[in-house]
Amino acid sequence: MEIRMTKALEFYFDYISPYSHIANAAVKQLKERTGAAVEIKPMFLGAVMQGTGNRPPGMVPAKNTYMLADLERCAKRYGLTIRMNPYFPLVSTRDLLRATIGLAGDPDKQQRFIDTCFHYMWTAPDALKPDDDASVKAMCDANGFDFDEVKQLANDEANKAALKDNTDAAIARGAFGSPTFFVGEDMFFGHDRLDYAAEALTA
Ligand SMILES: N[C@@H](CCC(=O)N[C@@H](CS)C(=O)NCC(=O)O)C(=O)O
Repeated sequence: MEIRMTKALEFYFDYISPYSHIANAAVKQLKERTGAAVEIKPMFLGAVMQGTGNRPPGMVPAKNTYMLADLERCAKRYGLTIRMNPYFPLVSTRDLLRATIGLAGDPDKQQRFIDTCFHYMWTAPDALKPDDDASVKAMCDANGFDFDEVKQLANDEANKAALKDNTDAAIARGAFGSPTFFVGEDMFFGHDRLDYAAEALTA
């Protein structure tokens, strides 16, 4: 059923975050179910962590153990499987995030690129190394994306500035991790808070 919504859901994420992979699937379901307007906001989680004095949950051993089991459980609900990325966390996702911003003019292609990046980061057997040209090219070639275009979008100064703006805005608005949603200035952290964000869309 289509529900009338005047507000948009802002979806801040980084490919480095496996919970954001699950959130991407959950947001797509929400969009299909309700017709919600979603604003895609790639942000660089490393800078968010640094800017807020936070640290990734995976760095706390007890949280890391819990997270591995929790991710598997949550992914199942969306028909996803999750495996750890062998290059995590010593990689930069900045180029892919900048390229994602550069694809905003073609929302279907942008969404396909987002799905593909998350899939290769956290699900596909041939794990993506997001800052390695050969690895990104292999992903692009296998999924109908033009690697040269992706590279050009990643190097584009406007896309670099937009990623920094998204990241700075996320920090300024109170974000400390990924995924983060905003409905107006109400913030929701985690894919498991999407229901609350959806409620705020109709309030
Ligand atoms: N419960 C949240 C957990 C999300 C989460 O832990 N995200 C990580 C990155 S994968 C993060 O940014 N954590 C920051 C924090 O826990 O303070 C969910 O289900 O989505």
